[in-house]
Amino acid sequence: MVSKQKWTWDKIVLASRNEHKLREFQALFKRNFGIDVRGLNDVDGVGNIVEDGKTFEENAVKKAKSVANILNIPVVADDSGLTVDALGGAPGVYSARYAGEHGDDAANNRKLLHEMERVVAEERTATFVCALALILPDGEEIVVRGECPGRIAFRPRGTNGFGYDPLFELEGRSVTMAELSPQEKDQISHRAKAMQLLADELRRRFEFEGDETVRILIVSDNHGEEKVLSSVIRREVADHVIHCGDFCTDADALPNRERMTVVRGNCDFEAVKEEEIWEGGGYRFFVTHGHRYGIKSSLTSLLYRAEEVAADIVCFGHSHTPYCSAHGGCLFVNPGSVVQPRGYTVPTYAVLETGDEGGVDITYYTPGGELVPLGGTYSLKAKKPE
Ligand SMILES: O=c1[nH]c(=O)c2ncn([C@@H]3O[C@H](COP(=O)(O)OP(=O)(O)OP(=O)(O)O)[C@@H](O)[C@H]3O)c2[nH]1
Ligand SMILES: [Mg+2]
Repeated sequence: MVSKQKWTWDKIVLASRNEHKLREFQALFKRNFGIDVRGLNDVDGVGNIVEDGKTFEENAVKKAKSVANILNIPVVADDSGLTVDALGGAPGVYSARYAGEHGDDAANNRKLLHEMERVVAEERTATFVCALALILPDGEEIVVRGECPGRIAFRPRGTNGFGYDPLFELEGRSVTMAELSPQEKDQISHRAKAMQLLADELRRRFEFEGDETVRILIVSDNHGEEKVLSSVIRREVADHVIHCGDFCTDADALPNRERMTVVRGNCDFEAVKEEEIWEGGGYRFFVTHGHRYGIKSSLTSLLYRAEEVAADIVCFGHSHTPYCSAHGGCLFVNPGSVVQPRGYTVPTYAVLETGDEGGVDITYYTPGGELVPLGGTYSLKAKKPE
């Protein structure tokens, strides 16, 4: 196990007076870490913060720093907005004051519709962006960014949300952000994505009170690309690493070998076992590359083998295609290839986290650390209690 720093603060401050943002942050931090979030209305001595950065990130850091300078607890700030391709990225960092007066949503929406009057449907693409900056009392900064793609509607629809939500149609769907329930917006919005990345980063760095979560990194098929593998392992700071084979390098030189379960792939000639059982987080993992079970054509043989060895979770690779699904009380996870994707657009790896109530979360990322919309939460009962 890697030793993490203990998280010692029972509350943090959001450097914002925007009540919509405050509510979303309070829900996230309470649910994830049991921490309270206070807004600027609870903090004395913070004047108006001038948002003169050229990027969302610069503004988020500036807002967080102006408050962190006078407090000795972690401070988070959000800078967000809408970028419209046909308008060269406007309103961008000026989203809140696009029509002049700060926070006049109705005037902002009117101006946006006016500017887009002559723009045809195919050219109305836009992105909601949210940058979050968290400053720790020792001065360390964590900055993340979440994006949500869509397009600008011809007229407003829906009454939920705030800001430009009634004019923002989600990519691949015919609804606007304002037609979603608050719960659904919280799952898919730019802010939700940024919040998940921030929560991930905090879990990588800190151990939280009562947090029994075990975090396991699952990778496969790096085919000799040691640097990519090392950078993913370094970033994830997982309790354990499972490598499903085709590393194609000296097995002894694999990074973090002492906390890695690794199996031999069809391209490996190393003295590494073809299959491994690893037990951790209350579950029994069966690890194989998968070529011996013909996984490219069907999972049937692997399903039988999983039953034979009483696995709760099967990790395999070989196809370079991410896959995550439960069959007969057993979860099958293929993290995809971390360098050469097939049947999927980007290279991927997976992180498995054990939850409090007998479930596991599987999250997929690109090697650059961006979230990939695969995986999910699976309720899983361990067949063999530890
Ligand atoms: O329809 C929307 N749905 C969203 O989910 C959303 N998120 C941001 N925005 C727009 O971007 C501005 C933020 O500007 P902003 O980050 O400076 O925030 P703000 O000034 O309201 O508060 P603060 O945090 O700076 O105190 C807001 O006013 C909105 O116009 C959104 N619009
Ligand atoms: Mg602002």
